Order: sequence, then structure tokens, then C-alpha cells
Amino acid sequence: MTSILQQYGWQHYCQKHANNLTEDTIGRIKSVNKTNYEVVTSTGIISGETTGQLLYSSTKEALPHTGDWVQIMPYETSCIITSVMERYSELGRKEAGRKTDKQLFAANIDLAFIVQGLDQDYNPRRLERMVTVLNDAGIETIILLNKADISTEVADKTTEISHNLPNTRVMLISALLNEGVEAIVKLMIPEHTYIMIGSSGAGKSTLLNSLMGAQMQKTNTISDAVGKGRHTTTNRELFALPNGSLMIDTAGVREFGLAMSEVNAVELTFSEIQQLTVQCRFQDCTHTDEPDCAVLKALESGQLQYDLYESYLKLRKEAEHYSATQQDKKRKGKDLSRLVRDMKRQNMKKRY
Ligand SMILES: Nc1nc2c(ncn2[C@@H]2O[C@H](COP(=O)(O)OP(=O)(O)OP(=O)(O)O)[C@@H](O)[C@H]2O)c(=O)[nH]1
Ligand SMILES: [Zn+2]
Repeated sequence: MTSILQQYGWQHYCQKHANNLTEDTIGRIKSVNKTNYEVVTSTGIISGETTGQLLYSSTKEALPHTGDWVQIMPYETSCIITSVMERYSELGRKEAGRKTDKQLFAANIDLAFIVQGLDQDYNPRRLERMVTVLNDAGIETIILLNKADISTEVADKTTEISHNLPNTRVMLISALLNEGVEAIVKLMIPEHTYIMIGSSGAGKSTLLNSLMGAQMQKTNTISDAVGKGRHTTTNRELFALPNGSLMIDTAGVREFGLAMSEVNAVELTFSEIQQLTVQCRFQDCTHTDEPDCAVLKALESGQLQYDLYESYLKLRKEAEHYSATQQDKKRKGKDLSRLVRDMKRQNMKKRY
């Protein structure tokens, strides 16, 4: 019989980070509520708090987050978290109002599903941003275009996204009607951890419901072992699905700013542009004003679309800004938006 820890991916984690810890001293964070944690342990799902030392000696980022594996000391019916174990992936965003601080969403994720509705939620630029962030975090990504049942331009929109993001798998679903969900269930691997991200109203909870089937338990996830009727107000929670996989739901995530360190991630996302860049005359071409730039040529000929190029420049600028290295900082000096405007103007002149 698989233990509850195995169900929550302990063996999968051990394949990534070998260790000789025993199951009774470890746990996995299911949800976070300020300084209180819901922890999956060998004895069940219990509540926990960090030691004072961990709380006061850590940056926000280093504190336990949903999906984290932690070392614990059982204490009566709850536990004390003594340390956070090494993460194999982490997903974060830029903190509002701050320049480079990262706010973590979740840790130890194998694959991310970006859920976007084909209604007014549909926004290719936002998808590109999200894919870029996930590329940067080294997390495999699948785009789920939801609400296929009520959209009129399903084929056009799907083609547009597949064209702009050819390296990212796109799946069409209707979470509400349970269409396309079986295909998702099939590709999920037991013990692997998945996350759903997307705007409020995209259909994440509906999809989670579909994936959970009859076992949906969102409103009563707090273990009775804790004995408190505490209602969960967290917006990030790890669920064990009937298919043996784990899913983190991130309800209410509206803004998804970039917290990228790698400019390369932007290039990876815009593979259409990346393919052109190898044809530029200069290896360090910024594709903004250099002679014999293949990207600029493609823009002129209409082979490359302006909005995609603009999106690329914007994201690259953000990534460069975030990047800590001096070399990258030098490159960000150019007024890219003005440049794009000038180029558009030039193009208009040519046309008329
Ligand atoms: N027509 C249609 N409606 C859907 C579909 N999926 C979700 N909806 C509806 O869209 C609305 C929002 O869905 P939710 O699942 O609550 O969205 P969410 O992404 O969880 O939103 P937050 O919890 O605010 O982050 C609900 O009224 C759903 O019934 C779908 O495939 N088709
Ligand atoms: Zn170039």
C-alpha cells in the first residue's frame, strides 16, 4: 500500500534529491495561511508552524511554500517545521512595487498548465508572458484554451497561439462540459506535481472539479485531525488527484509579472524570432538598429508581425531590467518603445 507521503510524491522527490531521511521526519506543504501551514505527513494532514529560528532567519522566499518538502518534528497533534528542503523548481513573480524581489507561488512543480478562457479572457500577449516566465523557471508548460464550448473563433485562436508559441503544447478544452479533460488526465504522471495558473474566471476551479471527479473536496480540506473548523482562505493549495498526480490550484492570481533572470528565456519563447536571429550579421545583434538584421528584415517584409516583435522587445526589456549582471544592464539603455513607434511609422509610409 502506498503511504500518504508517496501519494504526495515523496519517491519522485527522492529521485531528484537523494537523502536518507525517514518518513516520520518529513512532510509536504499543502497550503499556507500566514504563519500556519497545512502539512502532509506520514500520520496524515496536520497543521504546523515553523521554528522561530526558521521564521526570523529566512527571507520570504526561503520560508515554506505550497509544494515544498520540509523537515518536521511532530508536536502533539501538529508539527514544527524545522527546515525547507532543496527545491527542484520554483515559480514566482515580481513583487508589486519592488524591483527585483521575488514572491514565490509554489515549489517543486513538474509541469504547469496555463488556463486561459476563449472568452474575454483570451489574450495572446499574456500567454506569451506566462510561457516566458515558466521557461525561465525551467518548468514544462502546456496551454489549456478553455471554454471551447462558447467561443466562435476556436480554430483561429488555436492557430494563432500555436503559431506564436510553437514550442508549447496547446490543448483545447471545455472544463465545464468535461471535454478534452480525459486527454489531460492521460498525460499526467502519478506523483508528479502540476500547477494551474491563469486569470480569475479562466476556469481553474472548474477544471480542478473535473479532474477530482467525485472526490472534490475543496471546501473541507482541513484535516479533522486538527480538530479545528478552520476555513481555508489560502489561494494556493496542493490536491491529490484520483489519477495519482498532484495539482496546485492558484485561485485568484490576477497579475503575473515577470521575475526572470534569463534573457534567453524570452528568446526561447519567441522561437519564430529566435530562428531569425541566427541569420543576423552580428552575433550580439539586439535586433533594433543593426545592419543586416534578419529580424528587422522580416519585419519589413511583413513575414514577422509587429505585435509579436513588440511583445518580444517588451519582455526582453523586463528580463534585462531584472537581470543582475552589469552586461545585461548596459543593453537595456535603448528606448525600445520609441524605436517600435518609429519603425511602425516608417512602415506606414512605405505602404501609402
Ligand atoms: N461555458 C463555459 N464556462 C466555463 C468553463 N469553465 C469554466 N466556466 C465558467 O467560468 C466561470 C469561472 O470559472 P472558475 O472555474 O471559477 O474560474 P477560476 O479560474 O477558478 O477563477 P478564480 O477562482 O477566481 O481564479 C464559472 O462561471 C464557470 O462555470 C467552460 O469550459 N465553458
Ligand atoms: Zn538582428
